[in-house]
Formats: sequence, structure tokens, C-alpha cells
Amino acid sequence: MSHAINFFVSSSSRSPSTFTISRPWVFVSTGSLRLPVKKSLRTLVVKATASDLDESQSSQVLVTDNGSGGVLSSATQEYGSNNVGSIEVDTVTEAELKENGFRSTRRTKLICTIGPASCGFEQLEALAVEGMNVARINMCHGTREWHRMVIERVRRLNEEKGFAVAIMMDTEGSEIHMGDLGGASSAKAEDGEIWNFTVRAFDPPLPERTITVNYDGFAEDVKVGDDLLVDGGMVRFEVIEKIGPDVKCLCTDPGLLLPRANLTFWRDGKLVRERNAMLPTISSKDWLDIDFGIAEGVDFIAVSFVKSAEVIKHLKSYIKARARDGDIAVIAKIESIDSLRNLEEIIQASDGAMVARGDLGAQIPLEQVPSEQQKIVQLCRQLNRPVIVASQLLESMIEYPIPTRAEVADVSEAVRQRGDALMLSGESAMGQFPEKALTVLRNVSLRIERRWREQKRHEIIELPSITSSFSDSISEEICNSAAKMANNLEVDALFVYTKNGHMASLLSRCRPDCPIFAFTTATSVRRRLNLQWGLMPFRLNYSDDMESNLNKTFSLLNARGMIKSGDLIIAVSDMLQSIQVMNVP
Ligand SMILES: Nc1ncnc2c1ncn2[C@@H]1O[C@H](COP(=O)(O)OP(=O)(O)OP(=O)(O)O)[C@@H](O)[C@H]1O
Ligand SMILES: CC(=O)C(=O)O
Ligand SMILES: [K+]
Ligand SMILES: [Mg+2]
Repeated sequence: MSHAINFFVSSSSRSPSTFTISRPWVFVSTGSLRLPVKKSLRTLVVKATASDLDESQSSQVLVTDNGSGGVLSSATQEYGSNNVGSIEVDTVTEAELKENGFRSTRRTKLICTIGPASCGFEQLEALAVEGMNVARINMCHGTREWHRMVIERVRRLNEEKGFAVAIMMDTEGSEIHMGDLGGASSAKAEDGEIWNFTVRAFDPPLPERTITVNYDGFAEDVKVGDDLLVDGGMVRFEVIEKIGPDVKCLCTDPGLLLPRANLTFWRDGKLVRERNAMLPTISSKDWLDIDFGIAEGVDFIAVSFVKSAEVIKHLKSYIKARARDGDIAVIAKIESIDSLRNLEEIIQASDGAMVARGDLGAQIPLEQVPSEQQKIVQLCRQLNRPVIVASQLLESMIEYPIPTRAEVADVSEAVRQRGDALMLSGESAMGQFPEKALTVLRNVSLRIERRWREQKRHEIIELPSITSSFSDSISEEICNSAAKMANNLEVDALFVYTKNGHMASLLSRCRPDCPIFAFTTATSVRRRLNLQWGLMPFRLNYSDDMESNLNKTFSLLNARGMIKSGDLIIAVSDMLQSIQVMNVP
């Protein structure tokens, strides 16, 4: 049985679109409702229709705002219901669907930073099995050859083993940081020691107690008496003397120095933003890395230390002109005071954002980080941009096989905020327990999501309209309504047929109770949708004919045991503006 609500739109500037829907989803008009939309000439006509499962052939009248009707013509029927073709879904999703039924699949997405502890093919496979949706490579570390090897391995894993792990490249950015410690994995700074921070270049090994600094203006910008903080205070020094390019510093808080650790300096309790505030967000080295990312076909580029929306816009147009299919998503990393100042326009300009709590916590008081996180997560949701919560989620698991209770509480809070994705950094890049850390993220996510279902706690939040064009508004309204219906009717899944992924993200934005099966024709769109909350991306060839698409999908999913007869679903698509409610035949 099926029911549908169709939205037919006409305007003086547009000819009515036509399509056919035939058995078993025959729509017989039961009434119509006129909604004036804004103060324009355009009027949305909503026709509520109910199905009639008799053998009659399709017939439908298109109602327009001036009352003139048009008979729908036949759409091309690319796929018959017998033509099952194939559907691509990753092995993890498939197994999850089969084992747990689809209501209990994980909604929160998981990202792992890949480093020496996780770059082996088997290690990557273990992470993929454990639920890694996106692999992140950080261009701060390692060589391009090393990153290329990781990308190749992930792609091979996807091809050979049926995963759909996306790749995110993270730029180095040109904020001040230390060099690579002459190849050492770490160095210990003790209380009272004098270290030399210098902009001079050395061939390894470095002289004892020497730290190279990437920023040429460093020695000029700092003043005697300044505090120099490594990684936001993990190690602290005081500047005691400046000699040409060398800055002598006294260690006042001892600790472990890690390669390329971030450096900030503070004067009278305030972060110093001198000429370093003028450093370009994307350095010349970053541009080369970006060219590398485009050539390798990464799915996301995360931009470090974004200050304004302009840099995001610039990068997006650069990618558009160069990327093969122009579809690398740009993620703005929110990790500086400047990015907080221009938050809304930065998020608006980008395809997603990351709450990069590591560096953010080195620029603003730590106690302010949680509220900024909440604000960013909320804003991204409102503006319909995926958001990642990153850094120190399970920091202690770099060394220990279980997390602290406080870390579990922090992860829980990020899941509760319904951020799209959680990210591991050092835990998976160089920690001792990458897989165990990922398991913790997965279990905590599943646990909280299950509680929502048990308590039938719908996510009710007022989502402002985000669209400027009329046809986008219709998509948005359809998705909002479909998600609400899905909650109220307790359906098993939402199906969305979307070529560019937009309708899928609009549904994800509503954070419905049931999972969202997103069917898309492009592999690259499918991988990108992997970052978004609640979306289960499938790749499927489909036509403009929704009936045949649904038939095809049902038989393919059914054949693989991913749905069963009687399951209740709601389907929407960006080809036919309708909401259909039906049981799987
Ligand atoms: N490709 C790599 N090669 C070697 N070590 C790596 C690599 N990627 C990450 N690491 C290690 O893992 C740690 C955490 O990784 P992460 O990506 O969070 O970097 P980060 O240096 O803290 O900076 P960012 O602010 O860019 O995230 C790093 O400090 C580094 O020691
Ligand atoms: C992820 C990152 O860049 C940070 O937390 O600083
Ligand atoms: K980075
Ligand atoms: Mg950072």
C-alpha cells in the first residue's frame, strides 16, 4: 500500500514539469490545498493524494496556480522491476543492516587520523571494519609519498573489500609551529632548562635543546618576558633573551615536546597577534598539498586556521576550476579567535566545519571551548553544513587501552549534540590502541542513539529556512515534512534519491529517528555523504521514474537481506517533488 503527497509547482516563468507514476503507486487526487508563498507571483499547490491499488494505468492531472491543468507524459522507463542491476553499499553497513535491522544502525559518523600506528593495509582494514567512515591525513606530518601510499591503500580497500571510506586531507596552515625535532618522535623539556627556539635551518641532528620554528618573524615578534606555550600549555617556556635569530627560553612547565607542535606566545595574559596574524591561511606549501589532494581525488579538504570566508571561497573556486568532477568538499576548521569572530560567514561559505578543539583551546580559555563547540554544532545544523567534533576525545587512549570516564562523558556530549562526526587524532595516528579507541566512539554513539529510540525522544528543533530559491524551498519543506512524518509514523527508514546529495543532507539536518537510505548515482557523492549524520549512502543507477526506482531498490535490497516485506518506508527524491509512504511489497 502506498500514499503520496506530491508538490507541483508552476510559475509564470516556468513551464510545468511532467512525469508519470504508474502502478502500484497510482495517485488519485483527494483534494488540494493552496499555500501562498511569500509575496511573489509563485504559488505552491500541494495536492494530497492517496493510492489506489487497482489495475488502472497511471493518470494524473497537474494543477497549476492559474487552474490550468496538464496531462503528464510518460517518463523514460530505464529500469523495469525485473531488471535488478546492482546496488553498491559498503560491507559494514550491509552487515549492520542484516544483523541489527535498520533502525539500530549508527547515526554518528567516525573519522580516524591515519599515522604510523594505522597506515598498514591490515590496520586500515581493521579500522574500516570497526566503522571508520572517513580517513584523515594531516599534511603537517609525513611526506606526500607517504600520504599517497595511504590514499592508495584506502582506495584499494574500498575496491577490493567493498568499503566506502572517504578521504579527508587536512592542510598544515601557516600558524607558528615547531619543526620536526630532527626526526625524533618526541623530546622531554625539564623544569629550569634553557632551550633555544630559532628560525635558523639545520641539517639533522639538531644541536641539543634546540627547536626550529617555521615562522621567519618569530624572533622579531616575541619580547623578553613573553610566555611561550607549546600545544596550548602542554609545555611552557619564558623568553629570557633574544640573540639575532635565536630566542633563549626557560622551561617553566616541563613536558613532552611533539614534532610540529603548535606555538603561541602570550604577553600580560593575552595571546599575542602580531605580524603572525597576517600569515596566509593557505601557505605556498599548502597550495602544493592542495594540488596533490586534487590530483589524488580526495573527498574533503579541511582548511586549518581559517580566518575569513574569503579564503574558503577562493579555495572552492580553485577546486572547481581544477578538480576532475569538481566535487571536493571544503571543510573549515574552526580553531582560532579569528574564525570565531567570522563564524557564520565562514560556515556559510564552506561545505562543512570542524570544531578543532586542540588549537582552539590554545587560543581561547579552555573553559570557553565547550560552549563554543555547542554553538558551532548548532549553527552548522541550522545552516545545513556537516560538523565534526575533533581532538582529545579519547586522548588517554594514546597510551591506555581504556578511556577515562571523563572522556566517555565528553564523547557522549558530542553525540548528544548530534554533531555529524567524531574524529580521532593522535589516538589513531600514533597511539597504541587505534582500533580500541574507534570501538569506544562507536559504542558510545550506539548507546546514546539507542536511548533516544527507547525513550522515543524526537529531536525537535526549530530549523530556520536556509534556501533562497523557490525550488530549493520546496525541497526543504518536503524534507522537513518527511522527517516529521517518519518520526510520527515510526517508519523503518527514509529513502532519498538524490543526484548531488542535497536532499539527503536536508533530511539528515532534521535528525530523524529512523536511518536515511541515500541513493545516488555517483561514487564520489556517495563517499561524501559518508560524513553526514544518519545517512547510509548507496550507489545505484536510476532513472527519472520513481516507481521503477523504488521497485528496483526494493528487489535489490530485499535480495541482499537488507530490508524485508512489510517494512514501512517514506521516499523522497530530487527528481519528483513528492513524499511517498509505503510498505515494502
Ligand atoms: N602522517 C603522520 N606521520 C607521523 N605522525 C603523525 C602523522 N599524522 C599524525 N601524526 C601524529 O599524531 C599526532 C596527532 O595528530 P593530529 O593530526 O591531531 O595532529 P596535530 O599535529 O595535533 O595537529 P592538527 O592541529 O593539525 O590536528 C601528531 O602530533 C603526530 O605526532
Ligand atoms: C584537529 C585540529 O587541527 C585541532 O584540534 O587543532
Ligand atoms: K593540520
Ligand atoms: Mg589544529
